Amino acid sequence: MTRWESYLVSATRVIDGYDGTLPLHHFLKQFFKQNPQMGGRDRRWISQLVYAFYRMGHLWKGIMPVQDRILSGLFLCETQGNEILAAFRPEWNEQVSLTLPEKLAIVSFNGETVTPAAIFPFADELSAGIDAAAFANAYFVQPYLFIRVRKQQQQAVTALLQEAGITYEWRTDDLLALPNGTKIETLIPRKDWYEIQDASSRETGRLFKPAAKQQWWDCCAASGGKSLLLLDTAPAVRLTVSDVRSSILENLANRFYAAGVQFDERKVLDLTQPVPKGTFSHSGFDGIILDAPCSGSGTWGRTPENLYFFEQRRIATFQSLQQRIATNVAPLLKPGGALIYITCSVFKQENEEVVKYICEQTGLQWQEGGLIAGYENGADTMFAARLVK
Ligand SMILES: C[S@@+](CC[C@H](N)C(=O)[O-])C[C@H]1O[C@@H](n2cnc3c(N)ncnc32)[C@H](O)[C@@H]1O
Repeated sequence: MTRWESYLVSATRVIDGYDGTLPLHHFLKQFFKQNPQMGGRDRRWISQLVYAFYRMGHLWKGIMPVQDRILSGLFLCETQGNEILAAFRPEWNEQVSLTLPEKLAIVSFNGETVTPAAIFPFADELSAGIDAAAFANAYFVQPYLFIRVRKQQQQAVTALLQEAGITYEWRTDDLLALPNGTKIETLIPRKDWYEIQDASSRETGRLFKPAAKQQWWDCCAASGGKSLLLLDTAPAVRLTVSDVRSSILENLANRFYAAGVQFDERKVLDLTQPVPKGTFSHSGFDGIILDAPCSGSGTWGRTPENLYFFEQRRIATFQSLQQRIATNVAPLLKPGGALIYITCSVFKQENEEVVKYICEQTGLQWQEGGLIAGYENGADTMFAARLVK
């Protein structure tokens, strides 16, 4: 068997054994641990082939043979020729640098050509403003790695990237787009110089508009991406953080320590339940960030396995969770305060429909914000709305 044949066989073994329960990168890690004879190059190739398969989304899912699907995905995702295509689809290898629409017209199966609805079959569920075809086709383009660089360190970071010969693009004065897979931790050893943060996630911060000394609450804080963004914009804000998972708040504490910033209060709270009186040391908040648990469908360009395994009925479960959390936190807003409702979902049921529900149930008003169409520029797609009391 040639090296290239054995890569295809290994990728097929991974795909056959994977049921979507674990994140794909964890599953691959386990697979490589069980196959220590595979070196770095083998691992890179096999991972690339497996991801190419999942980037096809629901296209001919379950009917196209796995190896054909891998090769079709590889042809659509790559822009330069490579040994695998040269070995198994030499005619495609010649055409690999065509535009994506040109390549989509070439790939076919059983006489059918590619349609966006076959890749992403949930188009009817999309939030207003999403171009379903452009969104589906974006699955074949790997999103960038974005880092938000702290103000005083922008020159130093640029110098390190130039020295290492990494291509980079400043998208705003503090946001850098880098090729996916850039080993940023090794390139920039100082953890307090930057945060890994997607461009759309950075964009949500424009709705915060905090004032010094205000009391804010990041109520689904996870490891603190939005909290750090808030404190970098307004260091004098008094911040409470909470999450249902205490372990993730440990990660947040470590991240805050590395960044040299502090929160006021930390709580483990299940916000599907009303917040008990006396939970906080003060009476209410000027701002609440609700970065809600969601389908994550706006980030599936990074984790295409989630698109492959997604079942539409799960959207309603997320919606009801979001509604419960929002109606439990809204009463803790001070008059004039703002609730920033955020998801990384592309589904209207989790986005505008939840915002309408919050407004109806709590009397808050949708002041500004909405869809952040990251798929247009190599970023995640998110939704962020500022609601005021
Ligand atoms: C989208 S993540 C938040 C990401 C975070 N804000 C950031 O920027 O890194 C949603 C968080 O909601 C938390 N969560 C889920 N169910 C919850 C509940 N019932 N009450 C409180 N938090 C919950 C999850 O543990 C998860 O950390």
